[in-house]
Amino acid sequence: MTNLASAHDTIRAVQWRGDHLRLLDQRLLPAEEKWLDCRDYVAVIHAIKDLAVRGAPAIGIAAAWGVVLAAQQAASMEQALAELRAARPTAVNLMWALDRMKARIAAGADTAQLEREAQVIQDEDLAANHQMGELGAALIAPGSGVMTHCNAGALATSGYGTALGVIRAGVAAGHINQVFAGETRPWQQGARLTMWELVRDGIPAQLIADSAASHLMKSGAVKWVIVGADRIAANGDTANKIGTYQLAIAARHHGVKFMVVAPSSTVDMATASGDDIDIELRDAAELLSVAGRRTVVEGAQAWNPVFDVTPASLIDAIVTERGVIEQPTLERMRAVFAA
Ligand SMILES: CSC[C@H]1O[C@H](OP(=O)(O)O)[C@H](O)[C@@H]1O
Repeated sequence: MTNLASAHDTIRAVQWRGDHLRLLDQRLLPAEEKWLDCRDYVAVIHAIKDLAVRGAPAIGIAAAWGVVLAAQQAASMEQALAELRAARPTAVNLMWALDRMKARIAAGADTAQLEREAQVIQDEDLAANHQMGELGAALIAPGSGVMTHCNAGALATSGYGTALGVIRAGVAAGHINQVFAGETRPWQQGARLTMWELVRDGIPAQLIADSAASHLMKSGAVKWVIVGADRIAANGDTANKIGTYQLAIAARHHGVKFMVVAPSSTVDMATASGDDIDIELRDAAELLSVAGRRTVVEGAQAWNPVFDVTPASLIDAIVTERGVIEQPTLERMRAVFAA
């Protein structure tokens, strides 16, 4: 267990090794810390599709390294870019990272230059997380309790985290004295991943059932709900893990503030509103079983959207590395992210 002083030395779940990409397999945490070595871009696609690597920024970073692997393999770059882009539909960081790599290829970049670009993308994300941590923590009154949903931590990024970056910075600054993490069914990113990160950092945290969130807010124990994002539309509507929308509704009802923390690579000014965001539907089997054990009668059906959209009107602050957008609107988003 690390102490708080070293909390910034968080896990690096995406590691470039010169001729392969090393990924901490998030399907196995917390039971097993097992690494996956991707030696070609197709392996990276499978890792993204199967959630071995997940989290909007981490997906973009892994895809950028997938492009480098494609170049090293002398694969068709057009085909590699297209197949990587199709790995998952909602997190715009995937498309943003691939567009950056595509632009370098169009400019004639060789493999070494593509490798440098992927490293810049990864390094920029880590710097952004630390900047957002400070900006978000400053919004939180000392001695506050907060809750978070899913995993927007070091595992979902280059390290440190977005929502968990604010929580790490807030705890270190004495602004946050209690963290509640929602389990986040069905894939349990909160129970399996966020709790693993917070316990490793020695941060006081309690797991709650997703269904306990409104009851917790009613108790007055939390002042902020702090979440990550997968795609923020031009008007501030935000796609994030399924269950985020109902947390925002409950937060507004109980006078709890709602914070979205995401780097500018998650902002999509080309998408007008949340109505236009493609919400990923995953295999019903993920809902019909827990830890690989079926929990629902054979023959039962399930509907498994894994993201939802929180309207900007329910968001009190969007924290990015470029600054904080309070009470987000199209005009306020444009002031920071010129269309
Ligand atoms: C810091 S972005 C994390 C974001 O990604 C998660 O989705 P998934 O685990 O399916 O990749 C979730 O929406 C988190 O908020």
